[in-house]
Amino acid sequence: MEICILGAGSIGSLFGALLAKAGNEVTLIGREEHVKAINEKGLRIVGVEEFTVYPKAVTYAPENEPDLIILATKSYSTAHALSCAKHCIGKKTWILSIQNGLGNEDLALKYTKNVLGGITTNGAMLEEWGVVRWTGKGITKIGVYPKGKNEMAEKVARVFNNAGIETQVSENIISWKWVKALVNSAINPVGALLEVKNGFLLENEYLQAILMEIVKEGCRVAMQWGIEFEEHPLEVLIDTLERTKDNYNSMLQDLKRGKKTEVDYINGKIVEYAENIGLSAPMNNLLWSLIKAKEHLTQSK
Ligand SMILES: NC(=O)C1=CN([C@@H]2O[C@H](COP(=O)(O)OP(=O)(O)OC[C@H]3O[C@@H](n4cnc5c(N)ncnc54)[C@H](OP(=O)(O)O)[C@@H]3O)[C@@H](O)[C@H]2O)C=CC1
Ligand SMILES: CC(C)(CO)C(=O)C(=O)O
Repeated sequence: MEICILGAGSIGSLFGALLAKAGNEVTLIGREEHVKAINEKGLRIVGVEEFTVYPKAVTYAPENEPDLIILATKSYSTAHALSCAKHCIGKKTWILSIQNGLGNEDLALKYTKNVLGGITTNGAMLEEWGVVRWTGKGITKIGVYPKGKNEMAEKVARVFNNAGIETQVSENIISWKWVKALVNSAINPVGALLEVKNGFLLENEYLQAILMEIVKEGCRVAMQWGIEFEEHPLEVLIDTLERTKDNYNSMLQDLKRGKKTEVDYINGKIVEYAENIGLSAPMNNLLWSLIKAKEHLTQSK
């Protein structure tokens, strides 16, 4: 399959490397230093598996129209990345988001009706330019966005599974996007504000209770939007905390590096969805404001 990774950072490079190793024609679209390192020495994966591949790497979307574009930027970069790549979204091209947060697939729908949604529990970290650490093996779920099934979703899942990316097809991918966002809406801002590992949020009775209330608030909004969960978000919350107890969450890591966070696309989107139907989401609103303030603090240092 001809595949472009739009936003080849941590997770995008991992997917790109595994897909290239399995014989797919992969083009990574990323930043200059990473692209330069890949073109000089190849893309090295370390951690769960260790190997080097030599995919095409560029800083701008090429002219040809691939079968699949995997969106792997942070959510705040999606709109700009898509507008830069619009010339390569052809009639046969499908766009798949593997990002966290809500709204990325809706941005892709502005360019084509061929959109797949996705979530992944794989973990990846850019260790140095050209080198990505696969920090934890996880599961990927994909499906026609917002709902439904078709041959392309099945085909992409086959290609992913053949590449060692364990993938399941869901006919209700929008509900999984919400589940991941609800779990992130609790763990990420609370962990980032307190600067603690995920495990601490599980062990501390006060914090675990707060996290559950945050998830419940988001659930009420999702249900008003007709989202039907296949697994209860509270069960996914506890399971995620247990599985990732040694992690510092990505929002905390972004703040530590003085970077922008994805809070607008997690807590911010939940507030937006609530307000659009005359509800309020005060806990999400408070967390959103606190993280925006913390972003301001860390970026002005
Ligand atoms: N890393 C992980 O383990 C997981 C991440 N996710 C989700 O996946 C998404 C990506 O995360 P992650 O890989 O960690 O993020 P990264 O910041 O590591 O990777 C994104 C990369 O895309 C680059 N980029 C942004 N815009 C463009 C553009 N127009 N053209 C080319 N490159 C561009 C960024 O550069 P720059 O920084 O300069 O903008 C960055 O290098 C997020 O939504 C995250 O929440 C989901 C599951 C696991
Ligand atoms: C699952 C979790 C909370 C793991 O830390 C995550 O997705 C993140 O850090 O963004």
